Amino acid sequence: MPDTPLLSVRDVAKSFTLHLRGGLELPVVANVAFELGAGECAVLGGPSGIGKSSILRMVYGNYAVDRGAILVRQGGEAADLASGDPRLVMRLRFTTIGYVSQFLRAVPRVPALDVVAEPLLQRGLGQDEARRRAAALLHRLRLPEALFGLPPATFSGGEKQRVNIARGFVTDHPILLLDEPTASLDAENRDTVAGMIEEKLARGTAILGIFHDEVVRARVATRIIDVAAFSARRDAA
Ligand SMILES: Nc1ncnc2c1ncn2[C@@H]1O[C@H](COP(=O)(O)OP(=O)(O)OP(=O)(O)O)[C@@H](O)[C@H]1O
Repeated sequence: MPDTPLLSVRDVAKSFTLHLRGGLELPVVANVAFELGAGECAVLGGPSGIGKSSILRMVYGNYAVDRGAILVRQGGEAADLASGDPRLVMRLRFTTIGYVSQFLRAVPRVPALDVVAEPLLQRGLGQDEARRRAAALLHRLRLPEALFGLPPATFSGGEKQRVNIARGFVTDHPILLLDEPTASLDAENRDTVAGMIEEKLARGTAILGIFHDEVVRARVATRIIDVAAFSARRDAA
């Protein structure tokens, strides 16, 4: 276990309330506990529907937790993202936790280059330098230059995903969450993304991810977290 974890998930539980089914409670995970340190890539493993995406979404603050703590190291202090304070969640997303979702939520009419450059502009970088870095990443991911000036709405699934990856990788968040980033990519681009992940790890980024692609997983994972061990349904059965 790392000495000074960047992320510490403690005794987290989550169930969903199905309002359309008379408020039925659907337990998903309980007693979720793990730590993540600099330069580690922990991969959430286990069968479909076991709760991998739910854990990733709780760590990003998209899903509320029923119980437990999600401690995120910020400077010398640990902030509890599970406290439910939306301002804290927004601050941690700005400074500390990046996230690459499975699908790009493209803002209409914003060209691909600016979708990628935007997080750098928000952090005070000048427009020329932000666009230069965005273009370098898009070139590396083999997005045709003719697409840089177009909004990604009409792009193919793999093109959208490459814009999404570039946007998530262009900043230097200490913690990076990856939800199947290579799912819609061809072998060459999967290889490129695996290389980008390895570079982040070498620079000390802590990565928590879901990778169904076994080649990529075997290459980047430093540890597998078996989510079946946290299944609340097994306990309920
Ligand atoms: N917003 C939600 N409302 C109700 N149930 C949900 C919600 N999100 C997830 N679930 C349920 O929680 C369980 C875990 O789902 P989750 O997506 O976390 O699994 P997963 O391990 O990531 O699966 P997969 O590998 O198929 O993506 C599933 O039974 C799912 O139906």
